[in-house]
Amino acid sequence: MAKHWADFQYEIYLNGMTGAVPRLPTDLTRLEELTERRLGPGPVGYVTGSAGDGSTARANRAALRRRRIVPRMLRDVHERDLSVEVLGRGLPAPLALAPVGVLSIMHPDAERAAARAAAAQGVPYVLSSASSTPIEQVAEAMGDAERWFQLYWAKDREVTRSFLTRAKAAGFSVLVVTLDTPLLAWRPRDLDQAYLPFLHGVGTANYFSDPAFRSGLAKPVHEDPNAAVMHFVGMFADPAKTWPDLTFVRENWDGPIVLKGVLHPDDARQAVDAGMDGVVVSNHGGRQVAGSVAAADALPGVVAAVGDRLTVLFDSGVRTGDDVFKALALGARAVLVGRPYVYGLALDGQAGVEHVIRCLLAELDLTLALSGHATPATVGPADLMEDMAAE
Ligand SMILES: Cc1cc2nc3c(=O)[nH]c(=O)nc-3n(C[C@H](O)[C@H](O)[C@H](O)COP(=O)(O)O)c2cc1C
Ligand SMILES: CCCCCCC(=O)C(=O)O
Repeated sequence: MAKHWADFQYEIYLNGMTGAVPRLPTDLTRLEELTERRLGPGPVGYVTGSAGDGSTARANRAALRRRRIVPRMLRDVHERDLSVEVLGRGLPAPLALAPVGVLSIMHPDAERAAARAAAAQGVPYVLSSASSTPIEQVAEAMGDAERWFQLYWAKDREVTRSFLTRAKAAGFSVLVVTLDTPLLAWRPRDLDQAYLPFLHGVGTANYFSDPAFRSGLAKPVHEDPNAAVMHFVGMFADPAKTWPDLTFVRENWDGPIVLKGVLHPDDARQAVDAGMDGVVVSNHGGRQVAGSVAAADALPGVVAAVGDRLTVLFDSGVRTGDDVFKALALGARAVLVGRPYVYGLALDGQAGVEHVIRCLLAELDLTLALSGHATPATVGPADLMEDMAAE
């Protein structure tokens, strides 16, 4: 029998018999406010903030909330199985931790803690190339757990090649290439404080550990750290890239490649033509194009455009188990979660990230069961209706 994630519910109640209650709220939408109180203004603005006036991030939430589940009754759901196959991998549930850079500004254990939490719960961890911990050290913390690598496509091909080689050697199996950040967006919460972690030398350790990156420096990092940081800023992404450039990535990665940040059906079709394996329908959690379409509103169009030719993943705005259910119903194969696990990390390290994963999956398990589904496979558009008046 597959694991019932919902058992976490009774584990909590039983622990309560000895007076223990969860250290963090089980309504994950409350974590942001707690994090606002815990972290300093720079880091908190960076993680909670988004592009422009924040309307894209709000639209992400609204697009999920507007869709309401229509539960079905009297279907046998006593044995449930949340496992799914994604890109040829069997996952215990349709969830992965999204790539988030610079985790050292949230918690000293940074990416290692997030990766260990994902490994402990069996969900894939997507390591950001802008991580504050070198690739190899994160891999070591994870044992043989499922790990994916996110690429910011550096201007210098040798740096990109070096990252891909290191990630492959460290056992990362799926490559996630982020397309929506060729430039950093207009982010008022960071601008008003003149705070970007990378310019304070924080979070660049993965680049600094890279031999190809270091070979481009006139002096060693410790002799001129500012020059090294500026070299990173100039290198991290390249707004000149076009679709044919993906050939280079394809030639240098022999596992599945997923393009992150796809919202337009025609871009999804181009991903098929470019020989890609999947896309993440995402607007970067509302952090890039201010005023962009909500990710959940873009999802059905992308799914319709590519059918079974690509694996469609989803992120941006997921905060609850029912949000995951809704993304599955709109056609996503699995969901990536971003800020909620970062808040868990900021508030309680590895345990906080595990708490977030367990809450999301327990709530998803219950939402499935209470809506008449024993597996994600049976969930579809007919399970949803739109309520334009929903708060
Ligand atoms: C602080 C922060 C840093 C991020 N860093 C990266 C990154 O390095 N690479 C990347 O592809 N996406 C990055 N993202 C975007 C996430 O992968 C993901 O798309 C987004 O957080 C999903 O939205 P959500 O936070 O509403 O769940 C970052 C997001 C946040 C909040
Ligand atoms: C100048 C480097 C910016 C890296 C962007 C990290 C990210 O994806 C985000 O902040 O969002």
